[in-house]
Amino acid sequence: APAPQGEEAVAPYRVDPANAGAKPFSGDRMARQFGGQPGIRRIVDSFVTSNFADPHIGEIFKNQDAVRLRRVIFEQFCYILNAGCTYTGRDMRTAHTNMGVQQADMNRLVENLQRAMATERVPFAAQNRFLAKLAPMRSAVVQR
Ligand code: HEM
Repeated sequence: APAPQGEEAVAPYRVDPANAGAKPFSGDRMARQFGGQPGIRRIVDSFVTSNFADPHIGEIFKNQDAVRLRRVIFEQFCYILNAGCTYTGRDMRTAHTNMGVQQADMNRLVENLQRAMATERVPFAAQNRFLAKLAPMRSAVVQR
């Protein structure tokens, strides 16, 4: 299949929502606390922008496909928050392989996400519930 508009082609992979790396929340409470799809969209845009601009981890993002990242991270967050999306991206291990991501990089990225969620006025408890869903992905992302 051709790459979506504005994106670079990637090597073929099997599409499976389980690639998102976490089971979705049930019910619509989390989705509402994140402001639905418009809120999630704003959080992801600001999160991705801050990661590329970050003085510590920006180097890892440089030369990566920001258009694709915005799309699939939106899908992943929307899917996990049960806000009405499916995830079509790669699994977390494949996406981060040979990238040399360290625990400090992960901490930095989480801080950028926290700032994006706070700006969108996501309640603190809901922020932490979402971060707890992402936490187990650490072993697939961080290289040791
Ligand atoms: C729980 C933490 C994380 C989540 C949920 C996450 C999520 C994702 C997703 C969904 C993708 C896109 C997969 C695809 O293109 O099919 C991706 C790619 C990427 N991630 Fe992460 N990520 C995490 C941690 C990190 C960290 C800590 C870094 C570096 C500091 C990082 C750097 C990147 C880069 C550079 C790409 C682009 C790879 C490429 O296009 O080949 N990620 N991530």
